[in-house]
Amino acid sequence: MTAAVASNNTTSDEARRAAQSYLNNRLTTKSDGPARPFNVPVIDISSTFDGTLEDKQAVASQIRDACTNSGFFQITGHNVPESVRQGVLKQASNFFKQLPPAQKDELHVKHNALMRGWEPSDYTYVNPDDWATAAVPETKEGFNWGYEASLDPTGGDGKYRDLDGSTENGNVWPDDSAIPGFKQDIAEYYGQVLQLARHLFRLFALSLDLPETHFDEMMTHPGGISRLLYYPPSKDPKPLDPNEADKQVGLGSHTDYECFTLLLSSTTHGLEILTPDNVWTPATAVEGAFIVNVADFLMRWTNGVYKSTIHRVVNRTTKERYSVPFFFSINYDQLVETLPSCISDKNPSRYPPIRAGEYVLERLKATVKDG
Ligand SMILES: O=C(O)CCC(=O)C(=O)O
Ligand SMILES: [Fe+2]
Repeated sequence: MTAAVASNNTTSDEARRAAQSYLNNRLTTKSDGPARPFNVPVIDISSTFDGTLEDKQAVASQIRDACTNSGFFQITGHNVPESVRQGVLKQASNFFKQLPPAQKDELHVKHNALMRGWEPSDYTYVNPDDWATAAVPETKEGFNWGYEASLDPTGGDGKYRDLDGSTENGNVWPDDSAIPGFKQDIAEYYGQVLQLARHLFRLFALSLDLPETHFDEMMTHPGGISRLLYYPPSKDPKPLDPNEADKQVGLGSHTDYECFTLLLSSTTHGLEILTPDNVWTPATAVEGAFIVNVADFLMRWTNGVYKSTIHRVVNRTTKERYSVPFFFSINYDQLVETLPSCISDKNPSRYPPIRAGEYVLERLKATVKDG
């Protein structure tokens, strides 16, 4: 492997600290008045696939409203078939239920510098501060993989660089004989959400008053980590109580790291989001929708204009929950500076330039003990 991207420790430290401080400020700041009612907006994007520029701008304007407010919305009319969505959820259940422990262990993320593979529940805290404060491990279990040209319906541009600048992707896969059809169903799903994410990012460009194609050359071999997640049934199901800290948390309070996340989940509820008034509320997707949330790299890129969303998962039911987030980044070797349209006298650029992959790797490393 060749390390093509030199890492800059000062910038990485700054990036990690800025993200943690945003999270902690939001978690500890309570709004003065009563919390306003909050719903995750539903945006139908069907008109953007073969519509006019005006059609796309109308949707982009709804995206902008959501991103400057909570950073959360859900999309319908996305064209990812039900069979493909069910296929990947089925494979999530197959992976966690059918793969023998010894085979899971061979895929353990501890063997992989880029955190690809099987992640047992107690190996990471998504919020690094939880290493010092949480009483018990998160209940989630995961399987992570990232972009490969062979998973990209465009075939890629042959110039892929992984998080650390290496030319090879670090993916590991279970033996297909142990879980028949696993890689095929994953590839089908991944290809569809990757193309959907590219399409959405064009709408994001419009939403930022940029030409529709502004980001195109930055997503020719984009970073896109995806994961299968399993949350066991709760042993002590309790409704959300805003005044009591939850002990058994599936995934702690956190922001995502990349540009945005496309989230698919099984019908078992569990996702909870921190509203703009900093109160926790359950986030239930409408039938067939993807939840979309702005993540930290886009917040940084837009100089804080688009809000990275704080969320967590608590399975408060006696049923299993599965989910499949897809974290869309741009080409990991792309150096990114604050978007000029997001800089003003009142809001001068707050962040130094950083490469997309360097940023995400720094954040991932922080989730491991002493990482
Ligand atoms: O499982 C979910 O619904 C959300 C997962 C998530 O937030 C994450 O993996 O970052
Ligand atoms: Fe997340």
